[in-house]
Amino acid sequence: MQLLNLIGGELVPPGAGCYLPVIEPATGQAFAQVPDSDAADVDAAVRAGEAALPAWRALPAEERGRLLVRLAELIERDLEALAQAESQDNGKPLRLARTLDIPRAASNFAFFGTLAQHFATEAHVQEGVALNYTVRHPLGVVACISPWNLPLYLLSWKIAPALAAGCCVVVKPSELTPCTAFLLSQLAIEAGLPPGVLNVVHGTGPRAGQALVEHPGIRAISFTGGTATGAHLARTAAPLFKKLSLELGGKNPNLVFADCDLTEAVRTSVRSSFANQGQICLCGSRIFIERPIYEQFKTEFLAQVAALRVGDPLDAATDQGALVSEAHLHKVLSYIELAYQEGGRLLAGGQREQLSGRCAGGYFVQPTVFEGLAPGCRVNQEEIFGPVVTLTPFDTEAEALAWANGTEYGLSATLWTRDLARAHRLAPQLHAGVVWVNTWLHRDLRTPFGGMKNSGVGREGGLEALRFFTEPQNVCVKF
Ligand SMILES: NC(=O)C1=CN([C@@H]2O[C@H](COP(=O)(O)OP(=O)(O)OC[C@H]3O[C@@H](n4cnc5c(N)ncnc54)[C@H](O)[C@@H]3O)[C@@H](O)[C@H]2O)C=CC1
Ligand SMILES: O=C(O)/C=C/C=C(\O)C(=O)O
Repeated sequence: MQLLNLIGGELVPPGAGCYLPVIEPATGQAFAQVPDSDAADVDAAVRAGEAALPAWRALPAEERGRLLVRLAELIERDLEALAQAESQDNGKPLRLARTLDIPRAASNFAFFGTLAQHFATEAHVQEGVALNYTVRHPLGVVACISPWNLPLYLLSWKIAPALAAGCCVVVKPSELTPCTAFLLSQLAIEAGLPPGVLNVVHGTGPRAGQALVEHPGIRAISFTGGTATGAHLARTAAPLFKKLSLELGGKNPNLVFADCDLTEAVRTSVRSSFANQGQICLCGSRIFIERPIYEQFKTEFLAQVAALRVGDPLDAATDQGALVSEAHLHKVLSYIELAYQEGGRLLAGGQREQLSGRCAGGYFVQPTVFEGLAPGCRVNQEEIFGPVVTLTPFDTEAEALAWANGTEYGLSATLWTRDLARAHRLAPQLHAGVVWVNTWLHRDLRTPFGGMKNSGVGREGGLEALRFFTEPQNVCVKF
C-alpha cells in the first residue's frame, strides 16, 4: 500500500517520488510506504491553505461546524477499518483502538464542530466614555504536528479546533503511524471539506516537519511529542514570531494514600501504568504509596500485572501490544537496564517478550515494575514512555508532595484518597496541568489540557484551543 499526501483537495504523491517504509510493530515487517515529503510538498500544501482561507474563514461557524460533524459521522461509520489501521500501524491492541482512539477522534470533530458556534467575544464598557469589543480572527494557515502514540486521536484533537476556528491546516502526522491520517484524508474529501482547507503532508520531522515550521506562510504551530523536539521547535519558531502550543512529555506521579479505595486505586493504577504499553504522556509512571498500605498495594498490584496478557494486538484477549518501533524498544530496554544499575529491585517483567508465529519479530516488552529506586534517580526522573513503573513508599504528605513535584515535568498527577479536604489541599500544590482525584484519564473535552514546566507551553481543549487558533483584536468606539 502506497500512501498519498492530501494537498488542495487532491490525493497526490510526493513531488520527488520518495517514500519510507511503514513497519508493523507487532511483526517487525514493512506493510506500506509513506511519502517522504520535502519542502516543495510543504510549500504546495501551505499555498493550497492560503488559497482556501478567505472562503473558509468567511463561512459561518455553523456551516464549518456542520462539515466537522459530518467528518465525525464518517469516522464512526468507518470505525472498524480505522481501528484496524491504527492497531497495525502502532502495535496497540485492536480492542483499545476500537474503544479509545477512534471514538475519541470522532468526538474531537463533533465537539469542536459544535463548540465553535458557542465561541463568544468579550466587551468592556467604560461607562459614558467608550465601548471596547474584542473580535477574534482566525490566525490563517496553521501547522499541526502530531505523534505516534495516539495517532488519529491527537491529530484530530489539533485539527478539529483549528478548522472550527476558521483556520486552514497543514498537518504532518508521525512518519511511524501515518495510515489513519491517510484514511482521514479520504474521509475529508468525502465529507465535502473545501479543497485546501485541510492538507496532510507525510514525512519525517527533520525534512517535512522542519520545512513546515519554518514556512513563512505558517502563523502558528500546535505540536505534541517529545520535550527535546518541542525545545527544538521553540528555538526555530521564536525568532519567526509564530504562535506555539507545545504538549510534551510527562513523568506523572500517582499518590496513593492509606484511606483510599484500594481496589479502585490498584485497578486504575494498573491501567494508568500500562495502557497503550505505557505510551501515553499521561501515564502514571511513579507510584508513591503511603507506608501502612504499601505491602498490600504491592501484592494486589503485582497480581493484576501478572494477569496482563502481552500478545498479538489483533487478539481480543491481548491487554498489551507492541511498542511502536525497534528504536523505542531499545530505549525502553535501556531504562530497564539502568533501573538495575541504580539499585532497583525487579518485581515484575523486566524483559523483551518473545512471541511466536506472526509476532515473532515484534517489539514486545513485559509490563515491568521496580521498587527500591530513589526518587531522584534517572529512572524516576526521565520519561521512559513505555511499560515501566516504580513503586515507592512514603511517610508524610509533605514527602509525597515533594517527590511528586521533584521532576522537570508537570503534566498530570493522580491522588487516591477518600479525604476530599486533603485532595483539595494537595491539588493546587501539585505542579501538574491536570490533577485527577480517584480516577485517571477521565476526560471532559471542555477543560484546559496541557502541562506545566517542561511538559509544555499553552493549553489545548475547549475554548482554550479556539483562543489559540484565533487572534484577538480590540475595537474601541468612543461614545
Ligand atoms: N508527549 C507525547 O505524547 C509524546 C512523547 N514522546 C516522547 O518523545 C520521545 C521521542 O519520540 P519521537 O518519536 O522522537 O517524538 P518526536 O517528538 O520527535 O515526534 C513527534 C512529531 O514531531 C515530528 N518532528 C520531529 N522532529 C521535528 C522537527 N525538527 N520539526 C518538526 N517536526 C518534527 C515527528 O515527525 C512527529 O510527527 C519518546 O521516547 C517519548 O519519550 C513521543 C511521542 C509522544
Ligand atoms: O486526552 C487527551 O486529550 C490527550 C491525551 C494524551 C496525550 O496528549 C499524549 O499522550 O500525548
